[in-house]
Amino acid sequence: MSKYKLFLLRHGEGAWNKENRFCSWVDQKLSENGVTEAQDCGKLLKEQGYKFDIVFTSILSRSIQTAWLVLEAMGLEWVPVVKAWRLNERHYGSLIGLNRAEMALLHGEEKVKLWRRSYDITPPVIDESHPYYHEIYNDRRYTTCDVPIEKLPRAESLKEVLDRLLPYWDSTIVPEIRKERNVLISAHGNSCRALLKHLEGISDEDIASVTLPTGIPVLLELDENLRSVKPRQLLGDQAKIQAAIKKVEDQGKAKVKKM
Ligand SMILES: O=C(OP(=O)(O)O)[C@H](O)COP(=O)(O)O
Repeated sequence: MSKYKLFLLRHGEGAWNKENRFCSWVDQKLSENGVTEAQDCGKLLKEQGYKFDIVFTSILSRSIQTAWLVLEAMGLEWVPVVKAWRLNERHYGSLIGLNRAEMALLHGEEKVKLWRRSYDITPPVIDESHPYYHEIYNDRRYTTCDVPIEKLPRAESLKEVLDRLLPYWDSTIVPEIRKERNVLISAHGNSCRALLKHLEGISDEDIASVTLPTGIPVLLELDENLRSVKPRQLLGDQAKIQAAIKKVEDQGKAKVKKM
């Protein structure tokens, strides 16, 4: 029986979503379109009568900015926004910054699909020679985490995302849900997929075909044990949502650059 409702949200489009680059722990702001997506998401939730008591985000700006825009559109600016690195996007290791279509040309679409969607394959780790290494690990936000910087990930599989996210889910988010607070988690494609896998009991194989578009609220209905009891609902125009999912899936296709 459905006891609790929970919303997951992949932030609105960021600059690197648009450029088809693995963004991950690089802190990109929302694109103009991403701002509109977040505002539209807030308007839709308000129209449908939903309210939030608390919002959880990662410590990456695109998820925080999305939460703010959603709350503003709902007239709920006063609602607390709680941030944690454990909701950050999956750490894509040395793939960070690279263009998916170019990677597909170089390594093949199958390899890119494995990197993006397999459950337990960790991409190559980022090291100090990587162009974004220092930008990430010299960022002051990572001195505020509950693990020291040197222990933070250098690359993660989806399984490793779930391993670092679950303790936070159990210790911090679940108690709010059990208090019957209306919770929104504004996070990322893969941190939301990892949580979905856990809540819906999706197999290691089947999670590969779960894709989340940006800026679309995902409604989950959970039972007493915080397990999903109904198919997830992606709210909004279903044709547009399907087209947006296909667009994300197609990001891993090899495209020859126009001369
Ligand atoms: O930063 C990312 O996700 P986000 O836009 O949800 O934060 C990743 O680059 C998503 O890449 P993917 O769709 O290839 O897993």
